[in-house]
Amino acid sequence: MTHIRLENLSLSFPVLHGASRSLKKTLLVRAKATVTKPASVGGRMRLGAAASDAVLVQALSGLTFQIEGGERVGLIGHNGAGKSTLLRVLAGIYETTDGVLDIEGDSHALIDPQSGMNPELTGRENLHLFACRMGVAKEHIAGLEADVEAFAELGPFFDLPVRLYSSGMGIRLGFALATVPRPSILLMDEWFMAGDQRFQDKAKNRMEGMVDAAEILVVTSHSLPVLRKWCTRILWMEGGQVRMDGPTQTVLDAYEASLA
Ligand SMILES: Nc1ncnc2c1ncn2[C@@H]1O[C@H](COP(=O)(O)OP(=O)(O)OP(=O)(O)O)[C@@H](O)[C@H]1O
Repeated sequence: MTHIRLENLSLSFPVLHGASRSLKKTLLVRAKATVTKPASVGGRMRLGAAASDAVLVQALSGLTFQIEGGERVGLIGHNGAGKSTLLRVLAGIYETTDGVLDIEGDSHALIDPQSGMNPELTGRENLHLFACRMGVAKEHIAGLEADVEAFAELGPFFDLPVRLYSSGMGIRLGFALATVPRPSILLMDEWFMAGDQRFQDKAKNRMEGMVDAAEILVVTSHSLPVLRKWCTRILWMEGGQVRMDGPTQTVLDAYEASLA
């Protein structure tokens, strides 16, 4: 049975900037309480064990929840609340050392529209690269090529190197390719809302086909209308933890009230 299960899952990033020593000093001269106090954004910082004195960004903290097949889950929260980090953990991009992550089903992440693309290759060549990576059978490649070329509507740019594309063109091609697979678990960042209005309308139709085919959807977005339309359940995140978890309407109403 397709599912996602997290138990007491945490993830922190050590601050490894070149100026970390001076940042550390700056933080250490302040009271410890100041470091751990919630900031005006959703992220949280803390000091590590006394022996190391490292400064850590606590991106996720003690997450425990389960998502079953059939659920459409939206992640919402302030900037830095941990939504994208959680999505990346679920996608296997970040490994966690604390807690349990149990995923049953094949997952596909729509996180970076340009991921896996070689900017030196043309759109068409990137498509062939993608087909090769996804193991698309030879007899299906021509159909895939026609589909992506028609959807992306890049005209002659389809045969130019991707590095010459505008950001919108890159999104069109990235979106067209990324929406080819039909995974049972679909993990999606809000970038799919980018692009001009006409493209967004087209993208919605294509995305709907992909979402309908998925057994589980996890999407992060700041757009309440998008979450209301697509999700059955919302996880409201704050400081790397779940502040509220429940039916879309209940959680989004509470979230909106908190913003008022
Ligand atoms: N690669 C990284 N290295 C260090 N810290 C990171 C990294 N990625 C995220 N963080 C930190 O982890 C916390 C959670 O960030 P994340 O990007 O998950 O938030 P978010 O809820 O997706 O925010 P937004 O709505 O702004 O996209 C933040 O405090 C951020 O500074």
